[in-house]
Amino acid sequence: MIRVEEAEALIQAQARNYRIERVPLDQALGRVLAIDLKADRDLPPFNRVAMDGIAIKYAAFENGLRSFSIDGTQAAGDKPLELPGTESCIEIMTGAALPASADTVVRYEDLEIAGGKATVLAEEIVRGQNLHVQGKDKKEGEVVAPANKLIDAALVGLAASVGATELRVKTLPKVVIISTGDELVDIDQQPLPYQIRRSNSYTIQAALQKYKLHADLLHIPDEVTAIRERLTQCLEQYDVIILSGGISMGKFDYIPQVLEELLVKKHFHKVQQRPGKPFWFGKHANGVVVFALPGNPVSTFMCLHRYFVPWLKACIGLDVDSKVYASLSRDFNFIPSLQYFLQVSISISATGQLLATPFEGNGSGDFANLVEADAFMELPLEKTTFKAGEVYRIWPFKPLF
Ligand SMILES: Nc1nc2c(c(=O)[nH]1)N[C@H]1C(S)=C(S)[C@@H](COP(=O)(O)OP(=O)(O)OC[C@H]3O[C@@H](n4cnc5c(N)ncnc54)[C@H](O)[C@@H]3O)O[C@H]1N2
Ligand code: MOO
Ligand SMILES: [Mg+2]
Repeated sequence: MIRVEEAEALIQAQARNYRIERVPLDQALGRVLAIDLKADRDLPPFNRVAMDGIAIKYAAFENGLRSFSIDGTQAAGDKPLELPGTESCIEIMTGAALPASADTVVRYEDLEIAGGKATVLAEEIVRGQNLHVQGKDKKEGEVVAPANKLIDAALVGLAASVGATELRVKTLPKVVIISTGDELVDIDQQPLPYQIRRSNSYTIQAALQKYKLHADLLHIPDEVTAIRERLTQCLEQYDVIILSGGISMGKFDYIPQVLEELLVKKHFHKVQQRPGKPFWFGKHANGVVVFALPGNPVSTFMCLHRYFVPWLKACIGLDVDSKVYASLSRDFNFIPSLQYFLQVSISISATGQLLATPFEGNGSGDFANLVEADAFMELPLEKTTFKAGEVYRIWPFKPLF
């Protein structure tokens, strides 16, 4: 049995870039940017007027002029209207491009308009006020969003503003989720009294959708021939195979032997952890990686979040170093010498700390408990008593805020 950290290192060593693909902007949300996105123009592209009012030459005000003749009106999107003289002003709207002959905007609230004249009422005005200066945010050609950024709405907006109608994103690996076990029926079936529905596949498929990864589902009965045939096909058609079940000590747990027969090289089998001890991981010479997760639903769920998701993030370059910690809200004991992944519910204390309250459930078959819990807290196998206030790493499986 290997340690959690060793299993993690062996898996992360198999992270690789899959490819880059172009997606239309309206399908890019949730994907990972593959190359830097650059400004096609200065941002803002001109001296953008930030308040509705009048545009003047500051020097006239500085020389004591307070009443300016109004010589035109410029809306946002109009070609700039130059001032005919230093005693002139134009009415100008927010979002308009400031004419070169003006350098200051006085908003309507600080003016009086009468008889074709605008009189400045404000005691003090500042040269260049109420302007968003050209290029202040980003210069043309500057990176506005770096590669490996998760594409969110803000980034979509920025891409739209620089005219990127499509984005180059990291290609996601092609994944198949395989369930095995003759006790399992599909979710639209009415199970016999001694059967269950194969929920793990749907849990895994749903968890991967967060990363815009749409995995296929496949069920294989507990027969060596069927397992061998279907796994052979999957090794040809997919980049990644995620199995759930059939890898422990049972007489019908054929998966490890068939994987090895099909030349999927075992990197490890069994990890010093609970849940998830019988976890198997390997890779075929053709590059296909195989995550054979233990069948107990909480084991599958934990191994998916502790091992598969970090591997996927490493493949697509997504926040690979991000770690989240929380402090235990009460004492907890776990005797066996195994790394324990305690289910916890997370709250935020008045001092802004993440508090983890144990929410154990009835063991790794109790997937109902996962509906209430928010994360797994990783408790080191070196200790058996864990005190309130102690801080440990957590593996959230729900948004925390
Ligand atoms: N003698 C031993 N028995 C077991 C050991 C052991 O070390 N010695 N390990 C236990 C642990 S820990 C786990 S975890 C399970 C894992 O076993 P498998 O990976 O072989 O999983 P299965 O036996 O196929 O199923 C376990 C359990 O999970 C249910 N299951 C399986 N697939 C699904 C699915 N797709 N959806 C919902 N539920 C599923 C299955 O019905 C079983 O109840 O082994 C222990 N045994
Ligand atoms: O590995 Mo287990 O403890 O049933 O999930
Ligand atoms: Mg089994």
